[in-house]
Amino acid sequence: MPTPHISAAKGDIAETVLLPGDPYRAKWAAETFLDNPKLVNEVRGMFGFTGTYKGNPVTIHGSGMGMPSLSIYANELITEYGAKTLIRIGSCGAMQKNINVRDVIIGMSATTLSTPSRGIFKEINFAPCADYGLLEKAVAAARAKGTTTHVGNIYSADVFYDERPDLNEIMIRHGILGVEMEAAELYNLAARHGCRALAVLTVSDHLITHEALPSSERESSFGDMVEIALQAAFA
Ligand SMILES: O=P(O)(O)O[C@H]1O[C@H](CO)[C@@H](O)[C@H]1O
Ligand SMILES: O=c1cc[nH]c(=O)[nH]1
Repeated sequence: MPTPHISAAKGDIAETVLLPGDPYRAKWAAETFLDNPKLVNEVRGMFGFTGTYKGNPVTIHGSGMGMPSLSIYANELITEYGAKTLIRIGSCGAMQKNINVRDVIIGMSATTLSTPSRGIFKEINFAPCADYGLLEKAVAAARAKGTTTHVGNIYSADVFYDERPDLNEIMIRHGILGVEMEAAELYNLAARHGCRALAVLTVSDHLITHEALPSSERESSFGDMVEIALQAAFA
């Protein structure tokens, strides 16, 4: 401590960590929803802030994009800083017609082609899944807010610019709700280290209708997701 990627002092990271892909979303969420947010990491521009939510210590730290990046931050937060509850707050692309931009998707499980954990799982098709207690509390928080929320299987992809449209078609046909790029490895790491994990996602674009959320509306839509994650963590 500090680690190669996090310069925070021991004790500056809370046991509850929210993980957006975008470090600027970490800054915005901390400044909007936490009391007394303090910058605790900015190595490589990957901001981490720690403050309190209703008196409970919380860190909001960027994960970067993709599972290899998420894996670096989640590993260091868990093994070096003692994080116990990790909730991804991300954007995703919807994969079902009944889902609209601005809706929230909560990932009960995450399908992949591969994850950074493939090296240890080898022939095992491990099923990365969310912590049920967090999932239940997040759904209750979303219902109480009146946020249109979908719960189910999501797709954690390795590429944003996919040269294989047939993969999306198979995911859609098997009821996958949305595509993002980090949740599966977060769930793998939480299982390995005895932590709680969940992915709460806001639909920013639609793979079938090609509708996309204008950037001007993204912050306000993402606010519901942050509040759902915070309420789930401390319910
Ligand atoms: O908005 P974030 O949390 O970064 O999540 C999604 O957006 C990025 C791709 O644009 C990937 O990280 C994907 O998972
Ligand atoms: O990974 C992502 C995130 C948002 N939208 C997508 O289509 N993919």
